[in-house]
Amino acid sequence: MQNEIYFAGLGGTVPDLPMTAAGLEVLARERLSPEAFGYIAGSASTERTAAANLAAFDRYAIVPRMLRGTAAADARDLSVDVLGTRLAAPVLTAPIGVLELVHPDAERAVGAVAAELGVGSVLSTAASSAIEDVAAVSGENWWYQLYWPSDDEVAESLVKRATAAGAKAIVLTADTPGMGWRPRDLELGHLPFLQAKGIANYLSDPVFRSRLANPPEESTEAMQMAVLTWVSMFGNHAIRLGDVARLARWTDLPIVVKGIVHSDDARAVVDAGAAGVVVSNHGGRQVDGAVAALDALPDVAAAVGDRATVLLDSGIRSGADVVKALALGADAVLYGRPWVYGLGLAGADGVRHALRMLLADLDVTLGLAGFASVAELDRRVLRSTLAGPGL
Ligand SMILES: Cc1cc2nc3c(=O)[nH]c(=O)nc-3n(C[C@H](O)[C@H](O)[C@H](O)COP(=O)(O)O)c2cc1C
Ligand SMILES: O=C(O)C(=O)c1ccccc1
Repeated sequence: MQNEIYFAGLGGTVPDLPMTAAGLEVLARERLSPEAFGYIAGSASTERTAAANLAAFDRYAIVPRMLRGTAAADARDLSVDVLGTRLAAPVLTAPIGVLELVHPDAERAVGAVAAELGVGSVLSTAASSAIEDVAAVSGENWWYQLYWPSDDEVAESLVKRATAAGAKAIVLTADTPGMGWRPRDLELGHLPFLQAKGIANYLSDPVFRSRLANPPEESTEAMQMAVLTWVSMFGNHAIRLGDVARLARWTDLPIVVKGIVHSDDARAVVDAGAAGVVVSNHGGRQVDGAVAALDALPDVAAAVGDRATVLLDSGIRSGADVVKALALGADAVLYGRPWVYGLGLAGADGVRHALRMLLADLDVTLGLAGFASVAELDRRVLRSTLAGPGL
C-alpha cells in the first residue's frame, strides 16, 4: 500500500504541505522571513557545488527488477544497524545550527519526531537548546555533532556533557574550521552565527561561562559579550588528525568524522581511530567548486572498506536518492534541508511530514525496484546514465 508509512498514525489526513522536498522549499521561500530562508537555502559563493550535489544523483539510474515478490509492504525491511544504533530506516537528521531562527521548538521538535519515527538525529553544537534539554525528548538514537572550539576545555566539556546526556556517537565536523563565503546571508546583512540563537550549548556550559566577565542573563551588553566570546572561539583552524585520538580520550563513544570527500582523508581518520565518516561537503556551504558528495562516495567507501561506517549527506531529497547512496556504499544518510523547511512551515508537524515523505518514498521505491531490504543494495542496482548501453 503506497502510503502505509506516510499515513501511519496520521488517521488518513493529508497535512496541508507539499509532497516533495522541492515543493517544501518553494513554500518556505514564500512563508519564511527572507533571513531565515536565505540562511537555510544559501550555500557558498556561486552555489555550484550545492547544484552539483543534486545533479550527481542524475548520473545514476536505478534498474528495477521484476517479479521478485517484494512490492508488498510487509515484505520489506528498511532497518539498519549503524555504530550499534538500531534504526528503523537508514536515515538520521543532519546536524543543523541556529534552528530557533526557523521555529521556537527547534531541535527539541526534531529530536522528538526522529525518535517517534525510529530514525536517528544528530544534534548540532550550534543548537538553540541545551544538550540536556534536547536529550530529554530525543529517545535513544541521537548523536552529538562537535564544532571543536579553539578553547579545548570548552570542547572537552561539551563532549562530556553529550556523553553523560546519552549521545550514542560524537560527530566531529571537519569541514568548518571557519564559515564559508555565504552571499545570501551577506546580502541581507544577516549573519546567523552572530545571533544569540545558536549558543545555548555554550550559555549552559560551566567552562564557557567561566570565560565571561558577567553572566549573559544580566544585560543585553553581557549577552553581546557572550556572543562575541563564542564567535572568537568558534573557528578553529588548528584541528589536526591527531586530535581525533585526543577526542577519543574524552569519551568512550564512537567518533564519526563529518565532511570527508578525499579517500586519503577517509583512510587517515579511520587509522586515527574514527569509527565512521560522513561523506559530505556541508550542502555546498563551505568550499564552492568542491566535488559533489555522491561523486566522492565510491572512493571513500572503497578506501575504508569494512573498517568503518560510511554515511552520506549533501543532496538527499527523495527515496531514490537514498537507494543510490546506499548502492554506492553508504550505510545510512543524513537528511538536511527539506525537514528544516518543514520545521519552519509547521514546527514538529512539518518535520514529521518531511521525514515520513522520505521514508514512504524510500519504502515504495525499494519494493518496486525489486528489493526486500536495504541490505541488498549494491552497485549492480545502478547504471551510469553517462555510460551508454549496458551496466
Ligand atoms: C542551515 C544549515 C545549518 C547547518 N548547520 C550545521 C551544523 O551546525 N553542524 C554541521 O555539522 N553541519 C551543519 N550543516 C550541514 C548539514 O549537517 C548537512 O551537511 C547539509 O545540510 C547537507 O546538505 P543538504 O541539506 O543540502 O542535503 C548545516 C546546513 C544547513 C543547511
Ligand atoms: O551554517 C552552517 O552551515 C553551519 O554549519 C553553522 C555553524 C555555526 C553556526 C550556525 C551554522
